[in-house]
Amino acid sequence: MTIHHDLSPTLNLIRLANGEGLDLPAYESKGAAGMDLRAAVADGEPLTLLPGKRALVPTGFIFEIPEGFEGQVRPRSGLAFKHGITCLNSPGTVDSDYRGEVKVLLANLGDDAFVIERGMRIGQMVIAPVTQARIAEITETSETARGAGGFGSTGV
Ligand SMILES: O=c1ccn([C@H]2C[C@H](O)[C@@H](COP(=O)(O)OP(=O)(O)OP(=O)(O)O)O2)c(=O)[nH]1
Ligand SMILES: [Mg+2]
Repeated sequence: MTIHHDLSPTLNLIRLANGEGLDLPAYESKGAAGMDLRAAVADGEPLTLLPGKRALVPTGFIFEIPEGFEGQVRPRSGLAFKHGITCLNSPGTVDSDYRGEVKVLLANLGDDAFVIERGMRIGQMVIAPVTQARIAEITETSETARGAGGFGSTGV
């Protein structure tokens, strides 16, 4: 169902005890940019997210993101549109050297309580290339036409 090519990195996953029986994170359509992440809350113990509240929701997996890449944890637009559920820190950053469980920081910006059941697809992760820049402190910048103009300087 997915598009793999020679340059597709391999993503190694470790299933944790709370991830037993959960579907693997998966791309839900052929060209999906993100793999959906499922809630690893306990069976029969759904998590209720009240309006205005946030919760760190476990996914049940450790992701070994390949070096040179990051995982971007993003909201699902359907949950955002229908229920006001978003990722508070969007896009969340999963570093390639992180070896803990990936979690999704959900926030309820809607008007109603939202119930998160085990296995519910609560967010998505995009694997994207990253560059670490060399840092060099300098005393003068090069000149540009824009200069320090920003925040609407070219008009709205
Ligand atoms: O949505 C997220 C964001 C982060 N993380 C994990 C993976 C990431 O590598 C680590 C640290 O994230 P970040 O750098 O954004 O948080 P921090 O507040 O800077 O924490 P730290 O001091 O641990 O870097 O937390 C997640 O599981 N989900
Ligand atoms: Mg950090």
